[in-house]
Amino acid sequence: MTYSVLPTPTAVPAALPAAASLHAAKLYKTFTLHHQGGAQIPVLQGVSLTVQAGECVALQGPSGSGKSTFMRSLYANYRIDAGQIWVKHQNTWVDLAQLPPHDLLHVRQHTIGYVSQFLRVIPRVPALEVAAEPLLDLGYEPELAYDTVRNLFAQLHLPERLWSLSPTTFSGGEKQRVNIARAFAVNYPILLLDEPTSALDAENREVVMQLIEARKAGGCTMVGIFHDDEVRDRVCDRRLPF
Ligand SMILES: Nc1ncnc2c1ncn2[C@@H]1O[C@H](COP(=O)(O)OP(=O)(O)OP(=O)(O)O)[C@@H](O)[C@H]1O
Repeated sequence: MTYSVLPTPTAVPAALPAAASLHAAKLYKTFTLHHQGGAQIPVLQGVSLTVQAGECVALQGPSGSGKSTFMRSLYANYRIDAGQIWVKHQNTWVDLAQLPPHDLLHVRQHTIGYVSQFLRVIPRVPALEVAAEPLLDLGYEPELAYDTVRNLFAQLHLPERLWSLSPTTFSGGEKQRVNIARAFAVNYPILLLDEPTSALDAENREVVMQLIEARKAGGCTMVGIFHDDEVRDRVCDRRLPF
């Protein structure tokens, strides 16, 4: 692709491990509460992280310490005040903090997946469509896209009678499984996981751990927030303290 803003050669991170695919450099983020007297909440103060292909890093720290803010910043959902978010996108390092919206969309479509805790439900759109959308957007043949999603739904024990229904009325765990299928349907080189098993029973938690392990074995780079100690201990290689 052609980038509207090319990273300047001097800005590309030097001396990163060859297998690195994500490098957050000194991220700063302060929230300003404009409707509450302009109160300032400094959350990220120079947080850095380098993650290599096949590695999973857990963000760990007490409630309110900034884990979600960091994750959302990595996905460029939040605009950071300072720092760089380097991502290896189709063999080129790009800084998400600098990318124009159109290029950011391209990176999200091809390179970074995000499993949020909550599914953004669109009324009247069936679960199968919701989960197949990222593959269809990438130009996959519909039958291949739907088959991939059906396989994931079956693996995640999502009852077949729900596949053609809108997830609006689904339970928390059912919605979470649609979300997981949506993210795991695409073979993203980088996956961000925000409490991917929070609403799941033991059987489906096991399935998700296996999906994560398989992706890691395939070289996927992962960063996650896991409140479940068992999941974190099993799938994560190291922790970034908050
Ligand atoms: N959009 C926002 N506007 C203002 N303040 C925010 C916003 N998002 C988060 N904060 C504040 O930033 C701080 C960090 O929040 P964050 O959600 O990143 O923490 P966390 O470590 O993920 O917490 P938890 O484990 O409870 O989910 C909190 O004090 C929170 O009130």
